[in-house]
Amino acid sequence: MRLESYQRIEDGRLKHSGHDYQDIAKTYGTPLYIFDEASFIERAKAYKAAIQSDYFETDILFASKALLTKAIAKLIAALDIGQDVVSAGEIYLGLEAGVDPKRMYFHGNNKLNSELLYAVDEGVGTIVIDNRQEMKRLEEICVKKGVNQRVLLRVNPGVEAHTHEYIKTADNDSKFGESVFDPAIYDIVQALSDSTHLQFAGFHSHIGSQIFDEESFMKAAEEMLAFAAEAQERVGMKVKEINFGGGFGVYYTEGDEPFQVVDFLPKFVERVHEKGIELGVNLEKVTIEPGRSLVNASGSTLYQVGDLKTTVGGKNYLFINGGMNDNIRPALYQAEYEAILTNKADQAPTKTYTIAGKACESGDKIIEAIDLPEAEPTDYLLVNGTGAYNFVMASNYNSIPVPGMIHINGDEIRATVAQQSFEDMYRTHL
Ligand SMILES: Cc1ncc(COP(=O)(O)O)c(C=O)c1O
Ligand SMILES: N[C@@H](CCCC[NH3+])C(=O)O
Repeated sequence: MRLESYQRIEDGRLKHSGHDYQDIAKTYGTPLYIFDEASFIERAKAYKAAIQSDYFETDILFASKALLTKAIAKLIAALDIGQDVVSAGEIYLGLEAGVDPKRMYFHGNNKLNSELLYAVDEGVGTIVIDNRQEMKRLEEICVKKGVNQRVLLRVNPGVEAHTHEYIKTADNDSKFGESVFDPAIYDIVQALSDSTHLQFAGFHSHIGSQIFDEESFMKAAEEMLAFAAEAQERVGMKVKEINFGGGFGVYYTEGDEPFQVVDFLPKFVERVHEKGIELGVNLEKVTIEPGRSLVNASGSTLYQVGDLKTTVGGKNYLFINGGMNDNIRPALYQAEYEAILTNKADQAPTKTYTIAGKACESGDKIIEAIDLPEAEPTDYLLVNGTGAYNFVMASNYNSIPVPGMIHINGDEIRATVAQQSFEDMYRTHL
């Protein structure tokens, strides 16, 4: 397994900032989500600095769908970055943790009326309108309340990005946004521009997730600017902001070669500026909303090894005390991960294992094939790269509680999410 900067092997055991994973397991139990706060803070600050520009105001909006706990939301507030939210629940937790609602961007298709009302009432700064019906629903709400709401329109630039079918978001048949190729698109823009209660500031696009080529982002930005120029021309409005979405790819396994976001952002900002000048689009604000790339490498999941079994077909199963409940991504997207036996960290691999969970589902596997040293029950297995879309996608299938989470910041460890109890799981049952 490729180690992160905060991981070292000492005396044959893997440690996180000097903390032995075995001691962590004994204190906090397993399965356990572990989040390296120090590397997250460093990355968020580096992103913020890298997108700074003299040409326009910029903001990093953390796509909190990737990882949201009260502790994470408090960090967002402290780091002075914005929050991309996609439900009333995400708004609620952000507010609870002290995130400034003005720094929130509310996304999503089919936002419920109750959610739009909640967002307007709580002063969410920008609502990203997903489609024409939502525009009408939001306008009615704002008229009724007599408020003026800042909005962007999500459009689909139709840029093909190479990623898994299920996490693509910008092709012509996408459920998200309105297509720039729709003949009615400028009527929608006109209606927004004419609206008395929607303060139309510009556009949003997001081309997909786990994207490795810088050029897709550059191309999408150019398409968006060209569309903005056309909209300005046809509708006679000024496009003040474009939010270019998230989607930067990260390392999971060998062969994944992500680009350095901090090196990319200054080039991106420059390209947006130059193309903007060429097309006559003088943006006042440029925003991006990375999720995965900000948190994934800071997260890992610690399990204990249970039974081991070799099938008659010759497959060596290593069962862990978690699985698809805490990490649905392999089952859902054929996602791949790396792992290590933390207490045998310097031993050479001798066997190929299939890491499987304990749920009643044959697809409940975390890793299809991995070479490890001879494993024994009670060993500890650590899976890296689980910071994004693991905890937030956890389920109670088979009435298995969602694991707890700890944050590590150098010498300091603190529990930030308690493991769910059976009472928590069934608290709402009448
Ligand atoms: C609108 C929007 N913004 C931001 C993100 C975050 O994407 P990622 O976690 O890949 O950076 C997503 C998820 O794909 C999204 O749909
Ligand atoms: N949940 C997905 C990404 C969805 C991106 C949000 N639009 C994943 O785990 O990769």
